[in-house]
Amino acid sequence: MVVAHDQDENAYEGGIGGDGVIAVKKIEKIDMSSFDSCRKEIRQRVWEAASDIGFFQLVNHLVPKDMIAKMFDYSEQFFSLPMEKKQALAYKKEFNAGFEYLAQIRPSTGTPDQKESFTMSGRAMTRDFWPSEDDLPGFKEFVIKFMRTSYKVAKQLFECFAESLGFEPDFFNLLHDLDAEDSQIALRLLHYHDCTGRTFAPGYWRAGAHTDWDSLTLLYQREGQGGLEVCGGKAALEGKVEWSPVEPRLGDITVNIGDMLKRWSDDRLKSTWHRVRLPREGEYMGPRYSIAFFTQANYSAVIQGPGKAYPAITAGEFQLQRINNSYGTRGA
Ligand SMILES: O=C(O)CCC(=O)C(=O)O
Ligand SMILES: [Fe+2]
Repeated sequence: MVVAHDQDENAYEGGIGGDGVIAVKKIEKIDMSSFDSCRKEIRQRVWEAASDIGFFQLVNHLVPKDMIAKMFDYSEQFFSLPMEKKQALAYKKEFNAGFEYLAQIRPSTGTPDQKESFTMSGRAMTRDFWPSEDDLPGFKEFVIKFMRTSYKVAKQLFECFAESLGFEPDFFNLLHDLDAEDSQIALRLLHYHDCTGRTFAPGYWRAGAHTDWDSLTLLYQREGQGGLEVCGGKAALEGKVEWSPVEPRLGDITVNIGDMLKRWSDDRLKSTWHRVRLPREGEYMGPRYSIAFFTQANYSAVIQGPGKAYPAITAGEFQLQRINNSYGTRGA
């Protein structure tokens, strides 16, 4: 029997912001091309990677490489818009959507992430929360297509996790529904600024150490724009703060487990700590772009595993708590 506890991810996030030590661990690459015919093997590999380090990478999946490249092009165009046009789409906590600039302060570090980001949420998809067609022709249509294609991959993984945890195969898919009225699934474009000629005081990060508050994150990155490090697996459970770099490659999808799936699995899956460090002298100092597809459960979904390791909470309430903690008073 699982002992009930009310672990608070927000409080937990306070203690892990230091440098730690680097220990290179292998991040598994899982080939998704034969998902239908080799589902059992893939499900097994996904479970092993997810319950060990909590991070893995997908190759030969359903999102074409040229589609990812085009999403990055649009992202660069978005961030090149004048600041007042981006600020007109300022982040709204209640929708987890919009633009923020140096506004996200992780409890682990207390310093603002050195980045700007634009989040488009499933719920805001129907609202007027987009750059204009004149500024970015075709952007909205393409983002929706990109979200739908990413969602197909997320659904395959959710089926794997549902089966491994003894739920019906569509259990998580119904609870993470991109088309639901109260969907909270979100796509976030991230732009970490050019660091050429700049120096930062200790304690500053491109993204401070954190866990994601969703169920699964699908992350797209580009070659040469590294810096993502993860602290997970058995070492972390034993209290060792060891960070492993994640090699970025255009076309691969890096997947990690978030807090919601951790709760639904009664801690059998861990939400993995990760961060993005600033470049060091002698490294590539230019800008870094990444794209994250966050699968939060529907607003009204009640998060609780069969063992009731955590008190029941709606995904809407849970997300709002995590947002308030992550943006402090500076959030829009
Ligand atoms: O940019 C990255 O590589 C990671 C971003 C991230 O962890 C996040 O936005 O939650
Ligand atoms: Fe993250």
